[in-house]
Amino acid sequence: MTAEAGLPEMLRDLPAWTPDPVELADLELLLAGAYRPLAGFLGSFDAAMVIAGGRLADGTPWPVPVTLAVPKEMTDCERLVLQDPEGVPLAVLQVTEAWQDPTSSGWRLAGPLEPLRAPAHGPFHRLRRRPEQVAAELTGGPVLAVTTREPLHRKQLGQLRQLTEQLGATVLVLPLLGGDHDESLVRALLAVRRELPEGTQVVPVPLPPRPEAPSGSDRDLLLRSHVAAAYGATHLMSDREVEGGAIPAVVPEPWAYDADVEVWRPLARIDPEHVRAELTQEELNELLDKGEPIPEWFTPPAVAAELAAARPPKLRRGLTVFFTGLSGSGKSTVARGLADALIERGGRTVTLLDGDVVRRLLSAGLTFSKADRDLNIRRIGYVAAEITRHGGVAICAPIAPYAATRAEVRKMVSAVGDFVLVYVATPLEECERRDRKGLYAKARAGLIQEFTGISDPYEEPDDADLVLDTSQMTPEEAVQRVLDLLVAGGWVRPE
Ligand SMILES: Nc1ncnc2c1ncn2[C@@H]1O[C@H](COP(=O)(O)OS(=O)(=O)O)[C@@H](OP(=O)(O)O)[C@H]1O
Ligand SMILES: Nc1ncnc2c1ncn2[C@@H]1O[C@H](COP(=O)(O)OP(=O)(O)O)[C@@H](O)[C@H]1O
Repeated sequence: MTAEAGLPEMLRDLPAWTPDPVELADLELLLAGAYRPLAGFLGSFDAAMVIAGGRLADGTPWPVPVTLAVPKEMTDCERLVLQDPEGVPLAVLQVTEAWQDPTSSGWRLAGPLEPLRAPAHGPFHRLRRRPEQVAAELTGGPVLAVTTREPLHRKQLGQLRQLTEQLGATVLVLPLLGGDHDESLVRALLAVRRELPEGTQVVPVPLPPRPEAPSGSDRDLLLRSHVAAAYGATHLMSDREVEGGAIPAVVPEPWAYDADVEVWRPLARIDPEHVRAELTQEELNELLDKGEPIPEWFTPPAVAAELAAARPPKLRRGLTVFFTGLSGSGKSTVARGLADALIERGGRTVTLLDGDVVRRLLSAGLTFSKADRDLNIRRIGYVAAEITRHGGVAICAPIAPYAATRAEVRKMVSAVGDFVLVYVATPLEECERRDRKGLYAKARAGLIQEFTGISDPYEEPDDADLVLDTSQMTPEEAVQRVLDLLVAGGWVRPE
């Protein structure tokens, strides 16, 4: 890796590109040698062979297509700087092939990589050690790797202790980063270190879930096996065996909670009458949503605390209520009424991001073109997601005419809290009859271009959590409907 000093001048003239989060994670693992024998992004032939048969063109087993998507304009460059989202150059791609993905028709660039800088890491950067460093410290006996996107509860901890004893192994815990609660996951795993054999190491690895290898699929397990091997593991703990891994998978015997003696132990040693069923994910979520304690028999208190922090009770969880609808449909009126009602009830911080107000400040200068409307909604979504992340209530009331952009906001917010979409479905005729600001009259007269509903599209939502036609109710009734939904969903206490 070159020094952290300035970059070679020649790089200034090269085009630069910021890969998406999964590609950036791939880039980091490629540069770190964790994807050995891969040294760069795959070309069309290798990718096709991997997808078809799980092998590179030369026959080496490799589970997932590690490819780099770029816009078509970049396909004629010979060298490309790959940078992080802040624009810091990380590597130069020596392009050996530009190819078009046969399924998506999207363009890909292939080739080896020249490292420039190690990626900057935020929280827990001290733990993010390079594979060869970790492997060098582990030389000696067997090393059992646990790769996980979830905390380890008492059952897995017991199984892990049993396997370690059987193998005489040390333990390498690899939290797989790239989910919504990375830091919480690492904290939960660090918290159980003292329940694991001495010398257990925790090394976070950027391995986000990928669509072509969903969590728990064969390809996902094989990729985990390759990566764990690169970090020095000799065995991989897994819930099933799969052919072709870089290291053998070890499957623990089934464990359960023995309610008689109040311990977790191998199922075979428990009287069937005393087996207590494990908490399902749904049961766990229900307890967390209600703010009820997670029982100690299930998981250590430190893990329970992390689970609760990652999924706070609904009464305290961040929430975005997003109103969408035509101009004059009643969004601002209902949004304002809702904000007032929530503030009157107390216990919540409320921010109202009204369409008109946003356009005077956050989105000042934007027009009503599709590109500017999308940017406006993304800005609102970004602010709403931050409010939600901090446990507040964001109430947004823009027209938001495009379904794809609304879906983006839903996704962004849902990663950090909850999202409710309210479609204010007042018919155009009624909005036009109200014409509070006289804009419809101007739009009909051709004085305003691109006016939603008249000369610009509005895509009706098919994913609304509530639909309100305000021509059929008073503003008070409309607000009450939204409040009822929030009470039914558990976000607001019934009065
Ligand atoms: N061409 C055109 N089309 C639609 N609306 C227009 C237009 N020009 C100005 N206005 C006024 O701007 C308000 C809509 O802004 P938004 O930010 O909510 O629109 S968008 O979500 O970006 O599409 C909207 O306010 P509301 O009536 O509160 O919806 C209008 O008053
Ligand atoms: N049930 C209702 N809910 C909301 N607004 C209503 C209702 N009935 C009549 N209105 C009137 O319709 C107009 C809606 O305007 P506004 O809330 O600014 O809409 P938007 O923000 O969607 O442009 C207001 O004048 C409001 O008084």
